[in-house]
Amino acid sequence: MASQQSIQYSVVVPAYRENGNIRPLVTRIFAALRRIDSPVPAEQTEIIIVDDNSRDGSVENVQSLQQEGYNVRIVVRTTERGLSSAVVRGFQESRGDNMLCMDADLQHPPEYVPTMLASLSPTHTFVLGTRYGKGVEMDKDWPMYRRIISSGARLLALPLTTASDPMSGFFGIRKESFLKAKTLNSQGFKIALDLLIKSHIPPYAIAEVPFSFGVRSEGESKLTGKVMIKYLEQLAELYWYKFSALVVFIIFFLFIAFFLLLRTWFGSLSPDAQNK
Ligand SMILES: Nc1nc2c(ncn2[C@@H]2O[C@H](COP(=O)(O)OP(=O)(O)O[C@H]3O[C@H](CO)[C@@H](O)[C@H](O)[C@@H]3O)[C@@H](O)[C@H]2O)c(=O)[nH]1
Ligand SMILES: [Mg+2]
Repeated sequence: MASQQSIQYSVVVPAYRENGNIRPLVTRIFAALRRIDSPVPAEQTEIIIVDDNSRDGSVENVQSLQQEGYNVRIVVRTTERGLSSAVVRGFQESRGDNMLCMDADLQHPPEYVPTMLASLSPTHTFVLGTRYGKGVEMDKDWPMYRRIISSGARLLALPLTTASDPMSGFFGIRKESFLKAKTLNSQGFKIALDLLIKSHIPPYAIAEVPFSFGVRSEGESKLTGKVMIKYLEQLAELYWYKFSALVVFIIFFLFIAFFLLLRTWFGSLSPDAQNK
């Protein structure tokens, strides 16, 4: 196993009841990193799975992968739940300066991990896997209702960021940028959107990597109506975070304009003004 000192890259995987996916995920990520043309060395990479007490054999599965030499560990949370907060916890545990987040269910293809990690640099502090790039497509088996929800969610986020697919859930960030974000909203599923805004990532610092979105083969999606409502709450908070200064400025401007208008009007009605 690599010396922990040399770890430059961390792959964080939020997981809830994903035991069936953990082995293919870990072995496929490391197979991609061990390819001769991988831009990122496997020895400098760790995988951190953040599991919310699934008790489905995930811990034992990770232990046997460790015995086989894979640099993977599992953090089991017992008092917290949720995708976004699991990602934040994984980033806090990361040893690498270059951190990537991906789903456990293989909808984010592990073969893209080396390219995604290598896209991070001091100038490109955020990398986003996008399903709307050239030459890529959603798996045709992804249900229509999910496509509609995803497009609606993307549309609502348009005023907040120039990124083409802040909903993809496949993204990376440099540690120094992650540490800039204060008061992250760790509710719901869309932590990438929060980080893009609260880490103040400028458009030119976002690298985009088109990828083809797969379908889940093992286990079930955890997207519920409650998660969608949390997304709307998150959007409201982000709109306020991003645009409140502008709103205050406009109110102030209108107030001054109104005051000047009143002064001119009353000035023209005063006896002094009328005697002239
Ligand atoms: N630790 C933890 N992990 C969770 C939780 N809920 C979900 N996860 C993990 O988060 C990942 C994504 O969850 P899915 O249940 O597969 O979500 P999805 O509906 O497929 O949504 C995904 O695809 C969207 C793109 O359309 C993404 O936008 C979204 O972020 C997510 O990745 C999976 O690895 C899942 O195990 C939780 O409460 N706790
Ligand atoms: Mg999924």
